[in-house]
Amino acid sequence: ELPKGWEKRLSRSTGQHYYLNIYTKESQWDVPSKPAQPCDNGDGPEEVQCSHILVKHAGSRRPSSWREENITRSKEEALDLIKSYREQITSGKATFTEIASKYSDCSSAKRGGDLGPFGRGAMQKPFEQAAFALKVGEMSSPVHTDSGIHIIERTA
Ligand SMILES: N=C(N)NCCC[C@H](NC(=O)[C@@H]1CCC/C1=C/[C@H](COP(=O)(O)O)NC=O)C(N)=O
Repeated sequence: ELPKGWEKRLSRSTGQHYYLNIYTKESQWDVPSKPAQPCDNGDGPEEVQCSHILVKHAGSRRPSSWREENITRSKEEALDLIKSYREQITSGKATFTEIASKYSDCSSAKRGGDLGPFGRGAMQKPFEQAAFALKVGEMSSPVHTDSGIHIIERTA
């Protein structure tokens, strides 16, 4: 019994059996072990553009920023802060750009948190995973990286 999406075919030239992915029309000699993916190029966008709000803490890889020479807040305090920023944005009290410009511990604060477009491999993994899972216009929950705690908004 073949995994879903594959068909067994006979090669006339070699008399060997091969396997056809009925979605992508790709063929292979070895017996498929997992179901064929309907659209193999459907693994998400090549690049995304995001803005972020970063709140650093004493455990950050670089506990310093344009806002604060020496950042000493605890991780818990940073999480409370980032949650309050997220709440201000979702309740409409402030915009993402306003909060990022005023409070983000990343130099991108000067650009309203905009990091520009980036592909996979540019950012720390937890940030990348969260960013690539967002739809355009969507805002993430708090994301932890070695830099600190982030809220990410995908803008393109
Ligand atoms: N390609 C673009 N636009 N710039 C290069 C980004 C390099 C990348 N940076 C990050 O992953 C952190 C987390 C997400 C954003 C980010 C920004 C950091 C956070 O501040 P820091 O911990 O460095 O003091 N500031 C700048 O790099 C990395 N691989 O270290």
